[in-house]
Amino acid sequence: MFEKSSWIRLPRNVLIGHGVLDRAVEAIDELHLTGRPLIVTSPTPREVAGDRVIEDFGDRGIEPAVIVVEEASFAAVQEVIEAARSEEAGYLIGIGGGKAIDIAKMASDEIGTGFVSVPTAASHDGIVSGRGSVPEGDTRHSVAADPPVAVVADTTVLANAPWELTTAGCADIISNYTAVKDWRLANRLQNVEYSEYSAALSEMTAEMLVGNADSIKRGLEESAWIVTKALVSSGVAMSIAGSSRPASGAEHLFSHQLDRIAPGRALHGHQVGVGSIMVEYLHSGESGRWSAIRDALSSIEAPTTAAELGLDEEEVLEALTSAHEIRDRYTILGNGMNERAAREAATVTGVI
Ligand SMILES: NC(=O)c1ccc[n+]([C@@H]2O[C@H](COP(=O)([O-])OP(=O)(O)OC[C@H]3O[C@@H](n4cnc5c(N)ncnc54)[C@H](O)[C@@H]3O)[C@@H](O)[C@H]2O)c1
Ligand SMILES: O=P(O)(O)OC[C@@H](O)CO
Ligand SMILES: [Zn+2]
Repeated sequence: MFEKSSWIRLPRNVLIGHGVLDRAVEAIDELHLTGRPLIVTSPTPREVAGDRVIEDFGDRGIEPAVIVVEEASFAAVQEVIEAARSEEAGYLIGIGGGKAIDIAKMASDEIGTGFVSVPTAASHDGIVSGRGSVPEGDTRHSVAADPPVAVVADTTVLANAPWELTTAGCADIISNYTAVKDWRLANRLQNVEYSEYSAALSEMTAEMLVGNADSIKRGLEESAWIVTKALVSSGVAMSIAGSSRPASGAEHLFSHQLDRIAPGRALHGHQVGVGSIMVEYLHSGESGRWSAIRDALSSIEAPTTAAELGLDEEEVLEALTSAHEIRDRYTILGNGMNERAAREAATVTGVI
């Protein structure tokens, strides 16, 4: 008997391009959301985009509530939930990098309101996904949440963000190669639920980004366009899968461990990129495609070594050997790597 079913949640309005921030309020208005908006942002994103959105609401006679957050934590999510309740917010707008957007996403999910994503950095694929990612103690929660009802990604703002944030977004997409390999492996070995459509979309997104690498250059607004479209596509792959599996495998486990071992040292996307070089080596061996991943990262000026991430050898080895413990996600790491194997993988690939 056929008993399968799936529920794919996607954003309704996705605006990407030059100057679209000026149309943010129009895009929100179209959704017929009710009540007062609560803007969740952090200091710089407020300056580069938040104040303009607040002003545009003001021109329509609406005064949004605003909360400025500094870190991604469950405490920050709770603070936003309380602000939303006390301000009687009808919906939330996350304006910023991954942290502000994750907090807005998770708070709105908890209180059952819609949420609009206004990324100010094309730094990773959480800008459009239905997942929130927050560390807690020794573990990392990738929490299911509703995806944004709308995404407004202004390439003028994104192109003016520090270049590293854009290369981090590229690296997050390039890591889809190894994430999909891990997903297929987990499906074969552990019957993990798998979607060929989602996997194909995720891989194609990485292919297209690498194929356009020549147009991804500092100072070019087109770069922000290419990367943001890829981030949206990767987010859609996660929505189809109903999990972050198409975009998060062992390279993400490595990065999540680094967030604990060396917090704030490097950007999420840069860490997963370097992780992806080593994870590809584990999948395909010394003559495998790890060097193609490394070259793709180099070509867009993303880090490929521990030193470029600001890490020492020991930190990389600790993250590699403990990555399998951070979350219940089967990958090529299996029950874990010993230190000798970790050192070999990191050395052969030139990461250390
Ligand atoms: N939900 C998901 O699926 C998902 C995916 C990947 C990462 N994440 C989470 O996102 C966070 C990482 O996101 P991030 O790399 O964007 O870091 P971030 O949100 O900390 O932003 C990095 C810095 O860039 C600044 N910034 C943002 N836009 C700017 C601009 N236009 N000009 C100048 N500065 C700007 C921010 O203020 C911040 O200081 C982590 O908490 C990670 O766990 C979530
Ligand atoms: O579920 P996680 O591992 O947080 O991954 C989400 C996102 O970073 C994938 O690119
Ligand atoms: Zn990621």
